[in-house]
Amino acid sequence: MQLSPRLPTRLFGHDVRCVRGGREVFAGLAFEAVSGEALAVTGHNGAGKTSLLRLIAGLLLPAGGTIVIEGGEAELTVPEQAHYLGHRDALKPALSVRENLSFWADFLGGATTRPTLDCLAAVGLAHAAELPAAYLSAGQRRRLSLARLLTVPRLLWLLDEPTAALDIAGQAMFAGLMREHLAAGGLIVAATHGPLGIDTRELRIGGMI
Ligand SMILES: Nc1ncnc2c1ncn2[C@@H]1O[C@H](COP(=O)(O)OP(=O)(O)OP(=O)(O)O)[C@@H](O)[C@H]1O
Repeated sequence: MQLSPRLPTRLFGHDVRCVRGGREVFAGLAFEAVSGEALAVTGHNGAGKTSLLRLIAGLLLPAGGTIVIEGGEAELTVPEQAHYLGHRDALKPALSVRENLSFWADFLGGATTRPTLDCLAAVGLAHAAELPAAYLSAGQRRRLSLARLLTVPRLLWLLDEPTAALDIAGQAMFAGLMREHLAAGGLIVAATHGPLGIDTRELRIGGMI
């Protein structure tokens, strides 16, 4: 699956400053990733990894600096070209697994390229398609969240501890999906405390404590 005819693309941040609750979290941050690359954002608890992902996703406003995608869909903003997967799985417990994914496909703009059941199969959840999401285990909830990445193709995956709760097989499965995304010209920025199972460049924030 090729994501855009205008690849290669480049995500970059220049002199980015983040303030939360009146306190500076980081300043002067620079980063860059080109299509096919994954950036692993590392740093101690509270360093600002989640905050950086939320800045790129447009869920927080930077106190300074710029975050830009060059060569993507020129008419779209960075957040419009990104999937953001936070700590929480953002599922509706009363809806079935399949209905949850259909909801997300509609919410994300509907331009699906893969049938819902195919996406569920890719994350190992086809057998649970008609179960209420409330019945899922933590790892299954995470797998369902990851299926969102596949329903509507977007250039940039912003992932906050994406492998949390995944078993070994789940981590390997997701590493394969990330590799496919990168091979198709995608970009990944992932906050992580551990290895993701793919080649990454490291962006360490907050220094050592
Ligand atoms: N809503 C908020 N209001 C004020 N301060 C906040 C808010 N959310 C986070 N912070 C602060 O911003 C700083 C960075 O938090 P953030 O969640 O980005 O860190 P992190 O590197 O992702 O941490 P962890 O490794 O624990 O997930 C922390 O000091 C935190 O207390």
